[in-house]
Amino acid sequence: MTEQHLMLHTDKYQINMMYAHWKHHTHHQKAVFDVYFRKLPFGNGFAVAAGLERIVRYIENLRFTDEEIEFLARQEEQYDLAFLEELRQFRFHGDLYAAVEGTLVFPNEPILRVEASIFEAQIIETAILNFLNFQTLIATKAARIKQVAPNDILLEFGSRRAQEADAAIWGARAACIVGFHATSNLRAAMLFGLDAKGTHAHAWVQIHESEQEAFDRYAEALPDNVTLLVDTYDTLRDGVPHAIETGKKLAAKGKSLKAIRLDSGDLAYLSKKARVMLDQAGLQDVNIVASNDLDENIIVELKAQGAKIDSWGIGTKLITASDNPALGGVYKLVAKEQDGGYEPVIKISGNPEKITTPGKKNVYRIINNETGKAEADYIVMHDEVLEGSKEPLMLYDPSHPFIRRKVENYRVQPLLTPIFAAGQRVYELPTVTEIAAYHVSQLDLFWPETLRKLNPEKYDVVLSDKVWNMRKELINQHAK
Ligand SMILES: Nc1ncnc2c1ncn2[C@@H]1O[C@H](COP(=O)(O)OP(=O)(O)OP(=O)(O)O)[C@@H](O)[C@H]1O
Ligand SMILES: O=P(O)(O)OC[C@H]1O[C@H](OP(=O)(O)OP(=O)(O)O)[C@H](O)[C@@H]1O
Ligand SMILES: O=C(O)c1cccnc1
Repeated sequence: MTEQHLMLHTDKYQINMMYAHWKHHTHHQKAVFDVYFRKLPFGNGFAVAAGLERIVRYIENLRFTDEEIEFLARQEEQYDLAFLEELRQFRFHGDLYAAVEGTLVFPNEPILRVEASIFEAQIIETAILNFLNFQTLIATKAARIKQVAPNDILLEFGSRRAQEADAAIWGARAACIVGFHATSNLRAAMLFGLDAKGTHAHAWVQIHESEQEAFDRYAEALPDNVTLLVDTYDTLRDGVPHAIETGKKLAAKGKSLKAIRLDSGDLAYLSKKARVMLDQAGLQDVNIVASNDLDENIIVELKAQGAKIDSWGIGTKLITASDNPALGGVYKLVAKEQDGGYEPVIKISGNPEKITTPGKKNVYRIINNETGKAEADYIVMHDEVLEGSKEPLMLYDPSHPFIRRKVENYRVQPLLTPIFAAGQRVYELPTVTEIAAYHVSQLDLFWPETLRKLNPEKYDVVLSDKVWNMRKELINQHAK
């Protein structure tokens, strides 16, 4: 159901603008839009690009159905029938470039660029922002969690608390592209090739006469995958001893208890006590899983307290990004077709942060060959080609030209990859495992100072002189 009618997954004003363009015969005019965000979420030093797979699938299937056309025909705008016929022929014929999933991205740089007829470029704005904002947000939150528990098993448990079903599955995928090991959501696992994992709920214990009976019966049914939830009654007095008893019974059959799960109370205290009890019973290999409103801050805190936790089940705070529940990615017109070429356009604002950066642009990640680390992201006009350049590069913010850095021995990586060319997909979608490996290689490009979760160093996104001058010129023109 949710995959149905995505063609209408757009704000009505897009169709109204398309209609007005069509009426004035300007709908074939080409346009360039940039997607970027202005502020990093969670006080993090970077964001992780995500959402591209969904965008690709969406664009490939953009067609109006008869039902959708009939629905539009009933709108109060009374669209002309010939316009609705034009919509019937709708296909995306444009170019789309994007930072691929798993890439580290920063404020005020294009992370996706659409070049298409205004008719085509306008209608896809809403869906592109919807997919990209949510998935980038969750991947970034998950990356923060991964950072504080890099060697532990991370399980995504958010489905029941997610903002509806799409958020549950795409959020689970976003977590896995930055290194979560598994999700509890079987649908996400099937759709995206993720590992699915699960323990059992309190209901399993409550429905039995005793906790011991519940544990034993669970172990009989699933002897190769037993994780027992030990907090239904009293964790240390009942739960852990009962789990140990079941563990010994399993051992007698040549099987082993895999883990216990703590889901309430003081997780540091309980895990330390439980660890001693398990070890003393000879169950040193039994892991301890924790859950209960966890996030990166509580995990850091628990680790500082010496918690003996091997694996973390993380739901609500990850899937809802509860401490920063939206990423403000925007889709802004930066150039329009004029006399056979592109004319840069600007949006002026009283808030300098909201003034757009005009022109069809590219972004290069500048990597210092001596350190192997990224120095800055460098935004250029699309005809400024840096590949193979040996020219020293001056990186500076033209509004503070006295703070400048010269890079001489560098290589460049284009941030934006071609995804669609003239409506044809030219990009092979990687698997989640491949994205996760790529994400690790991306992290390696940055200094720990940029990556740390608290008060990270700001990574520079710098405009070339040409882009800067173009922006200044257009601001001046509009100031007159
Ligand atoms: N040692 C600890 N240090 C810091 N935070 C902790 C520690 N142990 C647990 N927490 C976190 O504190 C919160 C626990 O809150 P609360 O006490 O309301 O839950 P609970 O233990 O589940 O309570 P209840 O038993 O009533 O359900 C959770 O977010 C949990 O992850
Ligand atoms: O705390 P979160 O990070 O959101 O992780 C998911 C939570 O969902 C479950 O609780 P719930 O009370 O829904 O069901 P249960 O009876 O299985 O504990 C689980 O026990 C976790 O506590
Ligand atoms: O498998 C689990 O333990 C689980 C799954 C979803 C939510 N909470 C726990």
